[in-house]
Amino acid sequence: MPLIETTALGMRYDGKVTALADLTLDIEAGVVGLVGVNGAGKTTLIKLALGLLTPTSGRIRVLGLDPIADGEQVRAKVGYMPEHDCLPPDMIAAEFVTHMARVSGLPAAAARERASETLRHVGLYEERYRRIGGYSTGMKQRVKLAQALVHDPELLLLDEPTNGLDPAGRRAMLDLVHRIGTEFGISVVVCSHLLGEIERICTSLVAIDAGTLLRSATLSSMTEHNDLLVVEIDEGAERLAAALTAGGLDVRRENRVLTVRFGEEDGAVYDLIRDAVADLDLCLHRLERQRHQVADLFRDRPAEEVSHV
Ligand SMILES: Nc1ncnc2c1ncn2[C@@H]1O[C@H](COP(=O)(O)OP(=O)(O)OP(=O)(O)O)[C@@H](O)[C@H]1O
Repeated sequence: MPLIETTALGMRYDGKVTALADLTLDIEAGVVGLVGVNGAGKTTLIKLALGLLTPTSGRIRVLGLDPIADGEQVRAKVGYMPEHDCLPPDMIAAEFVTHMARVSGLPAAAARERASETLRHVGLYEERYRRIGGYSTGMKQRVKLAQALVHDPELLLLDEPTNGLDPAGRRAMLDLVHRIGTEFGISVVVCSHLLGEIERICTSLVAIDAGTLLRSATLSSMTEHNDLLVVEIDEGAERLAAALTAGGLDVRRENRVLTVRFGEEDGAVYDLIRDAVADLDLCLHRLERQRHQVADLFRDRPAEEVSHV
């Protein structure tokens, strides 16, 4: 069952601002990056998934549930870490996270236990009896994460969890998110406007732009080899290109770099290139299969109507 499934989902604020338009996608289990520039519609999608907003058109299902009609079940199964600061400064962290566990339906003793455990997971165990108002930004982000995790959800929705953090804090937060996804087996949808930052922790990425789907795919499919060989030589690229073309290969040249198309089982192409380089007495710098770059695939891509992650 997809984590989140939308069909022709649309959201207009005040009948004027279109935040999402005709969005159809399936987000499957894993650590999923929801990427898009500021204003792309990420937060709106998360709020629709939580039942905090009602779609103006289309439909959305979360873990197979309708977030509006089945709101209570959705809240029991989903944890949410909002983007902006929303913590009570005068409460101590342990009390706050315990309170959030109670709100999610845990009995008092279990809520206290779970709160301590969760604060330990996010690295705040030693500091758990301090007032939240005295915490650093990184610690506040961890409290927000702890309250989202405390009721042991199936799905965690994190809205820009690295907001306001310095580079070391961002890395630490992303490592924590990755651990939650891999060690705890909780699926995570993590929103970010920084593709480069979250791609390393995600199993798949969904990119939205101006409320529409730009692309969605698994990371492995994005970074897999394609069917091009890259050949880089010191000088003589033009002669090498001519020799390889004469040998029947499909060759493109850009300055010192040639790209040669080849089939999956086409080991002979390597031999042809090696022999041509030797015959022409050239100096070979690089011979390797080309890999897709994730960022390239999100650049200038036509929208896909339906995509399965
Ligand atoms: N309550 C609201 N009323 C009117 N317009 C809104 C409201 N909330 C969001 N919008 C608009 O909807 C569009 C999508 O906003 P949204 O917050 O979902 O984007 P986002 O990708 O999460 O960006 P950010 O990371 O900056 O929050 C934007 O044009 C935004 O200005």
